[in-house]
Amino acid sequence: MAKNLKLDPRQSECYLAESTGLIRAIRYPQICKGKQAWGAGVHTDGSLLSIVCQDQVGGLEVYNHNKWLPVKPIPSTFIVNIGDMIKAISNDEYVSVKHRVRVNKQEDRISMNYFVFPDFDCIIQSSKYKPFTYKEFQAKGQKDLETLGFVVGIEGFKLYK
Ligand SMILES: O=C(O)CCC(=O)C(=O)O
Ligand SMILES: [Fe+2]
Repeated sequence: MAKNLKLDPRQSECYLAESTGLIRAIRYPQICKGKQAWGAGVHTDGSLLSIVCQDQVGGLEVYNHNKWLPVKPIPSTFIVNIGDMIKAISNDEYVSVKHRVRVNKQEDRISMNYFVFPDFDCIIQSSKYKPFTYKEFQAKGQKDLETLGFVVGIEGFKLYK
């Protein structure tokens, strides 16, 4: 990906930090029949990339060509989702994937998620977005949540709308 985007080694090192990575294990408890709930509502990840390892239960759905597609669990297989940071770095060439998680009615679901971020102080340069650091992006998301009740995300940094 870095090669495709013609990033120089210094840029890729700062964009693809190892020190800021985060692993999150999530358990989605089953819900009773007749009840409707989402394990995770529609969102894109603020990461560079997110690597998902899901169990056999399933429930993850991605939005593609105006349709929600279930991501079928395949044993020993990871799912790599493109995050908002790659979208910005690639000047929208790569698009962060909208996804959500449906809750299962028969059993709990467990997923392990590894989020890759840029260095928090690394300046993201893009022709489509104003320069920002991941630290600023994260702070803006937090502020959006407190003031608006939802996260605007990368579109809030867009240069021309
Ligand atoms: O549990 C999953 O499959 C995905 C979780 C997710 O989208 C997230 O934590 O951002
Ligand atoms: Fe996600």
